[in-house]
Amino acid sequence: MNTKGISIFDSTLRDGAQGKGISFSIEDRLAIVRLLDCLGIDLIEAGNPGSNPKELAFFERASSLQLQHAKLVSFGSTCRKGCDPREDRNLQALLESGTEVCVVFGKCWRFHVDSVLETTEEENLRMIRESVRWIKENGRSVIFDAEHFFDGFADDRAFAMRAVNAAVEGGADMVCLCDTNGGVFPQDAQRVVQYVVQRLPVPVSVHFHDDCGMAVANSVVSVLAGAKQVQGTFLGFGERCGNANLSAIIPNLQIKRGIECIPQENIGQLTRYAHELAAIANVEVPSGAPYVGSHAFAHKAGMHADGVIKASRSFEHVDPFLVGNKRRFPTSEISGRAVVFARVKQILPELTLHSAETQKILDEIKRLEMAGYQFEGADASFELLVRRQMGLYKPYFELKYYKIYSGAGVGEEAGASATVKVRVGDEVQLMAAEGNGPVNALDTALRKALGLFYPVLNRVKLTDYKVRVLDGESATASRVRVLITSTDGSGTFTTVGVSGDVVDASFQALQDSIEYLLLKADAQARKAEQP
Ligand SMILES: CC(=O)SCCNC(=O)CCNC(=O)[C@H](O)C(C)(C)COP(=O)(O)OP(=O)(O)OC[C@H]1O[C@@H](n2cnc3c(N)ncnc32)[C@H](O)[C@@H]1OP(=O)(O)O
Ligand SMILES: CC(=O)C(=O)O
Repeated sequence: MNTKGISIFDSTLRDGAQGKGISFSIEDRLAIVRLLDCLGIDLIEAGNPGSNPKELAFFERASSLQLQHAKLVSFGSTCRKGCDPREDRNLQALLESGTEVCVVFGKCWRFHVDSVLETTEEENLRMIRESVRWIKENGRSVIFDAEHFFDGFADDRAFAMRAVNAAVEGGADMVCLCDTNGGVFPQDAQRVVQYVVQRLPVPVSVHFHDDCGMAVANSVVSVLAGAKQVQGTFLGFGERCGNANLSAIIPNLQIKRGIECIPQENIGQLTRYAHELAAIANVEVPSGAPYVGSHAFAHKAGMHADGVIKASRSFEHVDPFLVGNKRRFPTSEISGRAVVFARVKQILPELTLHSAETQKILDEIKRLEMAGYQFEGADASFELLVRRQMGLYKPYFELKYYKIYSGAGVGEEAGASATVKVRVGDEVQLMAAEGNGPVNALDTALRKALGLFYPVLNRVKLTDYKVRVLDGESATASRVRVLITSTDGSGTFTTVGVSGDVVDASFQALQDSIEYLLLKADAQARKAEQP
């Protein structure tokens, strides 16, 4: 526990790795330990050494890490029924892991003792007491994870309390009350934690699963009820619906309640750490994640955006800057002038909120969104739209035509080919290319043709291609929206196209991506020429 009285215990590498689709290599695990240590997490449950040799090998590697703040923790069950702890392989592995702190978990619900362990209460109490004592005798600190404590308490309070008291008798330094099935509600969590805190002579920790979407709330009320430690996973990864999400719990406690969880200077880095951890796990931070998601401070509704622009507190519970996030104003058909203006003035600083041009741009956005376009994420198409509406845009090329040939083939000959004819100034260029599909062939032919005039295009790569059917009920007559994300190595940008023909929608998005890149390259060149 840290000196502030509340410690944060991260189980991303243990309970988080029990989440479906989550898998960490040894290098990933080491990177996560370093990251959580830098963030100022107190305890990192890094694995279950009794599970398999890979887990034990990880602890050996991790022992050479020079951690600034955190302690590593190993996790395992009590001894098996009828077994002497000194002979138990899981407990042996806990000791071999070499961690100063060990978590030992044991059963606290009579139903589990009867139906899963298939043993007596006396034997369960012995397993808990003797296992904890054995680990303590080997000089380690022990947190006893009271598995199914809340369900056990609701079912038979005295039984559940005898189980945690057995851990205390064995010498446990802390008892962690677990909502293993994730079904507890906040009022019950608060009441039960308060009851246990008043009766146990050791500090109480809590561990909630998110099966009812209550894990963050349960953790917060437990701390208010006297818990001295919260267990969770930094991005909420975990078995089934996940574990209590520390990236929400930490700012809730620290910013809203003044209870320090991590060093104050790191709270402003929370968003960056969340995204770095997600990148290691090869997932995206959910856009709607509280505090750290990219939509956490995105104001799409016109009236909200207007309010936030006038006074950010009007629609924000905290300043995004406090957690290192930022305010966003996605543009869409439900935008009003204020939000369009906030973006337009970055492109055309001379416009005003009430100018006729601002309204004209807004009307055009609404018309196009009605037709299926989506400018919310398509930043580059948005900028081109503004410039086109203002008559400030001269296209870099003119398409004469494109033709696609696709058909059956074998091996490398399968796929598609495309020809494009474009005009740049007075010159006309015809170009052909093959691709693994019609859009790929068209993209390649277009870039090859235009690359002769604009070599900067050789730096561009498509990084994402999304197709969405807009009116599914029309089956093959549906319109589609294509969103393309491209990069020129220095940044990414997204463009949009809509049509009844997927190749045509893709062409529109490709055309915008090329036009936008050329516009950007021209602006950079002009800037470089300035004295
Ligand atoms: C709530 C939690 O998240 S607890 C953590 C759960 N995590 C995991 O299970 C992941 C890692 N687990 C593993 O690698 C394996 O399950 C191992 C190596 C630990 C054990 O493997 P095995 O010995 O093959 O047993 P298995 O996985 O089938 O587990 C069932 C056994 O564990 C026993 N067991 C379950 N919980 C406990 C407990 N709290 N204390 C003691 N024994 C327990 C069961 O009674 C059963 O024993 P039995 O076969 O004598 O009836
Ligand atoms: C120990 C643990 O992970 C649980 O009970 O959920």
